[in-house]
Amino acid sequence: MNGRVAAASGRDDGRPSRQINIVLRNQEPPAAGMAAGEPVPAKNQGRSGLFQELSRELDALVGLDNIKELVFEIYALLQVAQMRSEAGLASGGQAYHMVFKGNPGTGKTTVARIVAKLFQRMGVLSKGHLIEVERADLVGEYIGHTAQKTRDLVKKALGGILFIDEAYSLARGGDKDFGKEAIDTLVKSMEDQRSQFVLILAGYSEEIDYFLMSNPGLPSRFPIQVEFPDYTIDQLLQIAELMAKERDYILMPQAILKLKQHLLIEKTESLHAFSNARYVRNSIEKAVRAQAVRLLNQYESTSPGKQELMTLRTEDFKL
Ligand SMILES: Nc1ncnc2c1ncn2[C@@H]1O[C@H](COP(=O)(O)OP(=O)(O)OP(=O)(O)O)[C@@H](O)[C@H]1O
Repeated sequence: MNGRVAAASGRDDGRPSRQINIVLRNQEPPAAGMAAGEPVPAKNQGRSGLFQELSRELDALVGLDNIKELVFEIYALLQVAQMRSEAGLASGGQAYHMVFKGNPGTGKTTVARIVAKLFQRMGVLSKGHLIEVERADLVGEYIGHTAQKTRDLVKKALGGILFIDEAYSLARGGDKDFGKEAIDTLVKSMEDQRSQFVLILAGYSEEIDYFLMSNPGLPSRFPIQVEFPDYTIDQLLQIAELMAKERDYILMPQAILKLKQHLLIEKTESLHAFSNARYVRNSIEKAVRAQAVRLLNQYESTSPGKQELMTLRTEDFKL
């Protein structure tokens, strides 16, 4: 990232419009009275460390350029807020509740975890943990039960992020459904426990849009809305290689080709239900199991060599 930060949504259409340069403070020319080469104050080293850690975590994710820009925009905002506060200027007061729209397996939870850590390290959230819930965790079975369940989960999320997957399902049954009670309780908590937790609503793009449209009080409470696009086949293959590498495996070229052909079919045929990077993860884990069985059968009395232990072959992908 080299100290450069892109503004995520300077345009109304949400597309990146400009690049802003965030020069890390320890890269600045020496301040008056400070000689070149003089050690950087510890506080600034901390900032630089966080920036590098954040860059590393985001760079490890394939694609997601708009999301990476957004995370750095938040980072920049928090840095400047801190500097403004140190300069005695008004800072803070910004709401960070977010909507993550996208199909399954597009990285929403992964990014939410990174954001939680960023907020914790920048002092916005005290703990930086992530509580991931869905409708069944929030909605109860009788009047009053839902409000209690929802309040309990908000309590658990205090100091961190409450991440609601398939959030639109809360509006599934209309006004008579207990989901409505959960939404009302969440809205109240967002006011009562303002700045003590961040709420992220996640789910399929169209359903989330419909959900927000049918609850007019909601959209303005979520100033940050991001799209997680489906991965291209090339990105899915990059993710596959990355996942294999993380586990100390190598994919043979023919195995990559087989996976590619399979992903092409899966992606076009399963449409809505195709679970992107999660599908790839499951395929790799399945191949790892198949390889283990193959190796045990193949090497009855000896042990396979290191290279063989690492290699996933075409026949391991029983797709
Ligand atoms: N861009 C990426 N690069 C590498 N790995 C990724 C990427 N996106 C997702 N993954 C991996 O894919 C898996 C699923 O991702 P994640 O759980 O974040 O998706 P999700 O959008 O939250 O899915 P769901 O909506 O179904 O909960 C995780 O193992 C994650 O690490």
